[in-house]
Amino acid sequence: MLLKDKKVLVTGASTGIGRAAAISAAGHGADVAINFLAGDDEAASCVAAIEALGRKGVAIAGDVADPATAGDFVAKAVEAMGRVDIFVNNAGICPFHAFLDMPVATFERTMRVNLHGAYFMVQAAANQMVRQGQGGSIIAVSSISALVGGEYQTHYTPTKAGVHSLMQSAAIALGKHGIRCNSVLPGTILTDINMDDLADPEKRARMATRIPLGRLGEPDDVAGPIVFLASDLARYVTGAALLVDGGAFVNLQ
Ligand SMILES: NC(=O)C1=CN([C@@H]2O[C@H](COP(=O)(O)OP(=O)(O)OC[C@H]3O[C@@H](n4cnc5c(N)ncnc54)[C@H](O)[C@@H]3O)[C@@H](O)[C@H]2O)C=CC1
Ligand SMILES: C[C@H](O)[C@@H]1OC(=O)[C@H](O)[C@@H]1O
Repeated sequence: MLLKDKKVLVTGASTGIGRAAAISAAGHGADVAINFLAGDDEAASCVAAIEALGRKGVAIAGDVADPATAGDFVAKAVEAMGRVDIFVNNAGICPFHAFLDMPVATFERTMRVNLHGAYFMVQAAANQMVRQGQGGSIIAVSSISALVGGEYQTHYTPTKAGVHSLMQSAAIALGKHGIRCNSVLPGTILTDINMDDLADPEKRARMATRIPLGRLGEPDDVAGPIVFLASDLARYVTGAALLVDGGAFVNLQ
């Protein structure tokens, strides 16, 4: 039980990595509030999975691209659970598109969800933790894409580099309050976000051959490192970035 009685918030947690992190946190003894954009059934089933583990779960709808959602999510989570100990910024989109004709709307939406959303969510959670005066842990789901490029991800990779950088600066700004800030950098994890991109079995197999551990990732592969960074096992870790990629990044040749 690494997170016994902790109060955990996760954005974009009705599916994929966020969902796995929320349920894994509950498995480690935490109560969990999830933010979700759409899909009431998926959010309800995530809450049901949390409650099946004997913990409190609450789902709060909201678009992270709207800065007002951040204060609303934190306030409603505090209303339901009393406080915030751990905040996981996970919500994100990756609408694959070529660079030369990138629609302005696609670029702007990706920035607003992935980077602006992270900024205001982390700020709202940090303000709550500072008010509580007992420190806390913030984890952002960045990406291996913070470090390397993607032909159809020219709008996306800068947001992931931005989130990684946000955790570094926030670690400095919040260290005096006992709040740790770290990021996880997943490689390719099979979720809804890349279902279409990886629909081609040849592309999937090609991606897998580049990974020393021999397979693409699953959401639970990322949940463990998130729980670790959230827990007191990582009490002296802040400003760090943890690659969770099966070794893909270091595999040059
Ligand atoms: N799947 C992968 O290979 C990788 C994913 N990531 C990151 O992991 C995070 C989670 O993505 P996945 O679990 O893979 O995909 P996913 O599509 O299952 O999860 C993304 C979640 O964010 C939610 N979301 C999207 N826009 C939102 C908004 N405006 N407000 C609130 N929620 C919103 C979606 O509804 C969804 O539940 C993303 O930030 C993504 O960039 C990072 C590296 C690799
Ligand atoms: C969505 C992509 O498959 C995924 O997103 C990332 O951040 C990874 O680098 C992969 O490109």
